[in-house]
Amino acid sequence: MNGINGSRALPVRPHDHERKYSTPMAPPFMVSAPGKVIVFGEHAVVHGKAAMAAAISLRSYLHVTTLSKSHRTIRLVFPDIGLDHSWDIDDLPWEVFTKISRKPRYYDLVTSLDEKLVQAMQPFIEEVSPSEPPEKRKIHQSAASSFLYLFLCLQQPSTAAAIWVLRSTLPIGAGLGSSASICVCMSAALLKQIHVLSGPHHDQPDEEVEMQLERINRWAFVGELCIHGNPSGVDNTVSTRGKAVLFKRVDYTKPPQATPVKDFPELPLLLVNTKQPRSTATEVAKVGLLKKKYPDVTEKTLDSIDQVTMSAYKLITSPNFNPKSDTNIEHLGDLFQMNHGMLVSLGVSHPKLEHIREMVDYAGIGWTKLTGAGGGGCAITLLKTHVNREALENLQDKFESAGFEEYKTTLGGDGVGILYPAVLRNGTNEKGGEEINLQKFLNAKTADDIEKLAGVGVREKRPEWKFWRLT
Ligand SMILES: Nc1ncnc2c1ncn2[C@@H]1O[C@H](COP(=O)(O)OP(=O)(O)OP(=O)(O)O)[C@@H](O)[C@H]1O
Ligand SMILES: C[C@@](O)(CCO)CC(=O)[O-]
Repeated sequence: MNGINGSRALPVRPHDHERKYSTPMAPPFMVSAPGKVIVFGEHAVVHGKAAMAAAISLRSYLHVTTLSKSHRTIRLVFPDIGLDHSWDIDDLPWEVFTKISRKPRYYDLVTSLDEKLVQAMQPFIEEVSPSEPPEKRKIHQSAASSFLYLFLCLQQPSTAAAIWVLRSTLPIGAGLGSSASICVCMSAALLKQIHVLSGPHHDQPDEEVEMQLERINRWAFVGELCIHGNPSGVDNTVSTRGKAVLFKRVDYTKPPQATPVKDFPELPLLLVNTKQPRSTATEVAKVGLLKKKYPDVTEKTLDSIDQVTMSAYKLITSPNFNPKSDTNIEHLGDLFQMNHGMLVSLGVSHPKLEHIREMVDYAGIGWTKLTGAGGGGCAITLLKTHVNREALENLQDKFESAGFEEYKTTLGGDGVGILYPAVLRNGTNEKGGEEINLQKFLNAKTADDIEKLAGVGVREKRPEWKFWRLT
């Protein structure tokens, strides 16, 4: 069975779904969080400069089934990457917190990984997918370590056994924040399981909403630390909060500044994936190295990116900004072009990204920049106003012939959401509704099937999905 991202969906072991869960501790539930596009400021944001990012409608979905007391395993089933791994809860290194490290509280601000815990976890990560080729193993182990780190910090040894199934409609490692969206899902689900999240409900005061989002975001950042090494936190922040944000983190020991960009405009954007795999950690490290070698020049480039981002922010949030105005779009397009040029000079573009940019330039219909970490992954093109339909279709055909993939997505949607219990009424008033059980979730083959079965409801009416929304 082919799943999205070209992977095979794994069957559930027979005993997992045939066994009757006699005394379930909690009903199955789901959590979802979006990917993002960085509109301006990637890489510079790692070095304390501003970035502007918006949530997209492609999302990750996590389904959690709590098992009865007779079970003692935590099983991760991540079909998009072909991972299926179980740990015995009683074997896990819980004692590290009592012996050598102080266990962080769920409300703590954790800004670096605890080396003692990382070391204690290592044998449990080493046992994940030992016979897979190194590249795939790394993908499995980084996903597993972000889960295990959060699990050990947030849960207790007496925690109930559970099956965690994660599916995403996002391409993995393509600059659209797949890792952040899975970390937000894991963080929210673990915090929900230990009953420290209130809501979401519609009349929740803003301060309370803020506190829940902050809690989820802090732990999602810790998950990102496990996958990335040196994340700025912009991806998990926009994935948690949704909409669009202007983000800056100058002092890593303090929470970042995240200013919501109110009424983010509906920009005419194309989002195209080169399908060139790369790792965010590697691209971030490249810029770090460049800064070490040439501190003055690199710092100037990062400062220039900051100026471009702030200039775009000023433009977009000015009361007269109109996404249908030729002048406004041209201004924003010029800023796209400048930002991309600066990223090229930092060494994080790729011939395939340049190929996309050249194709758009030849067609003369917009401005292109890479988005996310670069080195492959995705590009975004801001289209000129009144683009000729034929010219656009021609370009889209060319993308396809070159082996690139275009995504249809909308910007500025909801952040983290929860479906508790995992039951949908699908627009009817019928009692009971349809339970999204683990098997149904695993059987959804494509991104479209996942959206149809359990999506947060871009197309269907799904009021059962709840979001922490600020008024
Ligand atoms: N659907 C998924 N299932 C399991 N693991 C995933 C999934 N999506 C992402 N991951 C984990 O996140 C890693 C990819 O993170 P990476 O930061 O390189 O890419 P990205 O988040 O898509 O891009 P960017 O950070 O530039 O936006 C994978 O190696 C894997 O460990
Ligand atoms: C490249 C980067 O700026 C964005 C990745 O989406 C890294 C980060 O901010 O953590």
